[in-house]
Amino acid sequence: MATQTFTREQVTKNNNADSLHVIIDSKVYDLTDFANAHPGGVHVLLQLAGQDATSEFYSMHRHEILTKYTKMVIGMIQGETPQVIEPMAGDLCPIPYTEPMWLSPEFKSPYYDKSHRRLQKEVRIFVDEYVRPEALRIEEVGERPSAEIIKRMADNGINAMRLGPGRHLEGYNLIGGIEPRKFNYFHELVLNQELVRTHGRACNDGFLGGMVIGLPPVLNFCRNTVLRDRVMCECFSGEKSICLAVSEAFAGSDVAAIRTTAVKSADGTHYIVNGTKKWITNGNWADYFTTAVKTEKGYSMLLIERGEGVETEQIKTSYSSAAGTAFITFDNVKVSVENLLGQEHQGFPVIMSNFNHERWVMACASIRASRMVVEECLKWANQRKVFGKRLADQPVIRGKLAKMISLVESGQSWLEVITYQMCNMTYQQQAKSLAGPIALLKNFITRAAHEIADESVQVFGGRGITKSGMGRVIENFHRTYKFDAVLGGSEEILGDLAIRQAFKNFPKSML
Ligand code: HEM
Repeated sequence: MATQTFTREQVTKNNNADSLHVIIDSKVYDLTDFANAHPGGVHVLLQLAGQDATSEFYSMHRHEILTKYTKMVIGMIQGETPQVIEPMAGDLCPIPYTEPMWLSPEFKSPYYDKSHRRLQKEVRIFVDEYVRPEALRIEEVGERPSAEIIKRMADNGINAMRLGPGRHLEGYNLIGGIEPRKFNYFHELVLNQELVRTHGRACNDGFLGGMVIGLPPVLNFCRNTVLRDRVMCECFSGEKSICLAVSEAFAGSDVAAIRTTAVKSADGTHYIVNGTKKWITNGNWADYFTTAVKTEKGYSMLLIERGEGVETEQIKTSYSSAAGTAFITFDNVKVSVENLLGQEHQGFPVIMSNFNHERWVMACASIRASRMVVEECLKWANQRKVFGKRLADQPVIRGKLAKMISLVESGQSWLEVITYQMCNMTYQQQAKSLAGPIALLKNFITRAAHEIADESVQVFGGRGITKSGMGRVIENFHRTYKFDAVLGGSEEILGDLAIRQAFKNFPKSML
């Protein structure tokens, strides 16, 4: 950091292309060599040469830009101290409503103890330092996450923690020093909500989203324990990757319409699998495919390894290829009967068993992503000036902010109430009593995301539909929030499921 000091008077003399200085937040920047390369053009800089450009700078740029250009700082204005808070890795955002209530010092919560707070702190630092830079890179270039970041996650037990509480955590060192046996759904909620703070939607799925839904059927239903433990260890370590292959061109939410077949050999030792799968997250690079197939008398689940007859191809969707969304072809693939998950012809319970957890994970992530959009809007409304005032001084903008905040806070509160029930129920009880509430929760949260995406673009205007610069988080969210509304059961299917279940449990006496 430059230590030289200047008076404002001295800076005014550097007011042309040969010596172009500006003041931003009491720091003096020498933009002479940068001016011609400035993405906003040289003229705007010349118009402010020698002057205080703080207000103009912050109405056009994210603060993080300055952290990339510290070399241009040549000194400070005498007797002044910078006012803008420099965010550090792990920091909480001090702006109201930008963190869940339990993280604000003035509020209490019955759900979180010291271990949750410790976990939150450590995961946030981890995400700020390692995950976000990698996430932004892969979101942009459309690549799978690097082996280094997956290994780093593995070393912190994060990959195993993403499958929720259970015996699979035993023997792992968990970030935050959480004892494996004490890990509960609130720890998982914290992890999910921190990991999603990457400002990219596809990369979140790229970071082993396929494992979160593809591995549980193996852990819970693979009878060959040697195979089960091998696959589990390989996936948690990041050495191999797994995905869930259920949907097809013929079958999305309508799982029963699948056409991929598995025919058992005459000697009963293996199946021959033929068919296709579509929209499979992480499928493009997966080594294992937890696959729903049609067998002679029903549906079955098979763990298929990449090998002869398995072809995968990237599908271009509206989010980045970083998620590895694939079209998969199984062409006479030989699969051992040892790889059958659960009972033959009774695959439906296996397919369904993890849906609640998947939907709850998506709800955790989607509502946190919506909160980040609120954060962007609050900051922008504070720094952007139109018609001579801050955006926040316009009642119409305040109305939009109020609506977005209310949606986020309601979603988070409902999520926490449901998570509390999960902590006090067995997996079977959850399946029986929480399928409806979780379906409605996800439905509500993605409807809220729809409203938030729409309102936030209106707040940001042209920048909300521009991939780089101030509005990039908004643009990404608006382009990708539908993934949560469609994947893991569409809004319509989930609403219908919840109400059908409610009527199924309708007491007979209530006429
Ligand atoms: C340290 C000084 C500055 C640096 C390092 C800088 C850097 C940048 C960068 C990287 C962008 C690309 C867009 C983005 O990523 O947000 C940009 C855009 C822009 N800059 Fe600057 N800038 C500086 C000062 C200024 C000043 C003083 C103005 C005066 C108004 C200005 C006006 C603009 C404009 C108009 C754009 C286009 C942004 C848009 O339309 O959204 N910049 N600048």
